[in-house]
Amino acid sequence: MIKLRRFLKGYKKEVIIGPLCKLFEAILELFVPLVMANIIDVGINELHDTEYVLRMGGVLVLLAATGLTSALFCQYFASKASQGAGTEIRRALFRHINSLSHAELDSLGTPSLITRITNDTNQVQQNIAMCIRLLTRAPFIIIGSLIMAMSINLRMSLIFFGAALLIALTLYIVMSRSVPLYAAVQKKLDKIGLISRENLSGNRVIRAFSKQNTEKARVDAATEDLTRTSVRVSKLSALLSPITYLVTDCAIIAIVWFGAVNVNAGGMKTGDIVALVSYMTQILLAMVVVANLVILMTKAGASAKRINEVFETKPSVAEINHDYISAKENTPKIEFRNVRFNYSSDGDDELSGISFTVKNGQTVGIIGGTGSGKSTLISLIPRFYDTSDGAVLVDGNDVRDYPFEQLRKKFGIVPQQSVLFSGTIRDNMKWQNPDASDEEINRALQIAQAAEFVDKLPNGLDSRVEQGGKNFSGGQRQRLCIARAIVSQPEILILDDSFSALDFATDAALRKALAENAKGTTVLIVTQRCSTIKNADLILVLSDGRLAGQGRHEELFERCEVYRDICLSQLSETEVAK
Ligand SMILES: Nc1ncnc2c1ncn2[C@@H]1O[C@H](COP(=O)(O)OP(=O)(O)OP(=O)(O)O)[C@@H](O)[C@H]1O
Repeated sequence: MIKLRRFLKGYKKEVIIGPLCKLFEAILELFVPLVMANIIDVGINELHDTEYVLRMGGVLVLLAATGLTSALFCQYFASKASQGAGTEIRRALFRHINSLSHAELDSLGTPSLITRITNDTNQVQQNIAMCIRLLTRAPFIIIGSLIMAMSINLRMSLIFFGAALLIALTLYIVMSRSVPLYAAVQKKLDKIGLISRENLSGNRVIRAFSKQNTEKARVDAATEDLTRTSVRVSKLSALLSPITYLVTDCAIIAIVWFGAVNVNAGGMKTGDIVALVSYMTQILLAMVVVANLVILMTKAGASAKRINEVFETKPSVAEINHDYISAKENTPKIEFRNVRFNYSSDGDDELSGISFTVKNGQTVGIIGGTGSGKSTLISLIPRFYDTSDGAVLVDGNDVRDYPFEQLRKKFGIVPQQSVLFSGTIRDNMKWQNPDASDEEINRALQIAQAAEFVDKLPNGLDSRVEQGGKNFSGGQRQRLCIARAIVSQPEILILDDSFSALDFATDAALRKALAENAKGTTVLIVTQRCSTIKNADLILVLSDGRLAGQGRHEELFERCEVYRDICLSQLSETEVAK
């Protein structure tokens, strides 16, 4: 929690004044038993004076009203500081997560990140509010009640110390056992988040494979696991109340018993007993508050640790240079120099010994079996990952020397999975260039062969896109994603298996339109289809993370066995030669 205190910087006033208001309320509360004792001893027993009793009653009402006003102020400051800090933590987390590279996002995991932004931040936020309201008040009430009890009768106050010690011991034993379980509960919540996410997003696949029962069993197992741990924690916490009440009740009996003996002996007044019982009750309530506060702080501590884990995760792909650099003349558009890459340093290389150059405006086809490293290779060009060895150059400069914005602006990327965002088609088309005109958008839609179905929609560019684009077919989504990438006329267009959901005629029409309309653009097409890249200026053939061959179709068909096998598995000899 301490590490997150920076988010309270803007709320110093609230953090100081809030607890002070609560302290003021606590001081007033400590006077209540004294006034009550006075009513009994002076107003009733000594003076038999109704007016005195009413006056003192008025003092009680005044104390209560002032205390309530003070508590309301504290509540206001606590809410302001906690909501404000929570909002800033969420914003900072979101900013930081966006600065992380794909490697860190992969290892932290989306469901866990969502739980950290939502549930964990809420926990911390709630803890801030409760600490402002109760962290100073509860100990103050406990210590204040003990002092007040001592001031009434020093010997009787020993009962208070004994009871307070016993309750503190109970708290310690219960907490030391339940605290580790809270961290486990958070982890199990993460797991449920992961399963729920998979189930909701993969809902259609689950139904198609009739896997509802298996998935239900998986959800049941995860929720039962969470329930078991939560019940264990609750059982431990539930012990707190009966034990503390038992100790307090015993202490109250002792106070009444010894108090009565003292009153009979003339050493104490009846009102003192009432005041002592009242202080004992205040101690009990404050102890229960401390117990709840410790539970809350434990949970918040576990949540804060998970939030800090995200903040402490440094992006492995960091921006080294923030100044724009200019393109070097007479250099290839893209160059790979003996590139080696692996996702984790202790695993096998996903790519090794990759060297090739691509000239400006060329169309490059990247082909190979599944898992051969095609997507990995292209993800190194916009620097989604850094190479483990060797260098990737764009316009003659190492990609690591570019500011992120300058580098990424060069690209139009169509990822393997077509991702659209909720909004209108126009909103989605303006992702890279918010100033894109309708004319530019329509041109991109035409090249991507998407204009035919967009024009038929009643609202055209203003048609709604549901979350993930699920109101469009797979092929339509792909074409919209391609259009989005070409609206801003990027220098380099990367199409990662982006024609997979298109029929052969649309695939061919799209490539023809691209060749005619995007002449200066360097196009990289990752595909499994030989026909898609047959006419490319350069074809890279990948096999097990290595370059099995590079060149044009005819020469590769002659020389490269892997390429020939791929082509012949898809096309006849005549089609290959066409
Ligand atoms: N984020 C990741 N973390 C760890 N390993 C990964 C990751 N992405 C891919 N890999 C591994 O890297 C290898 C190459 O994967 P890649 O996605 O580049 O292949 P591909 O040729 O594009 O396959 P496909 O044609 O099936 O999309 C595979 O063995 C895969 O398991």
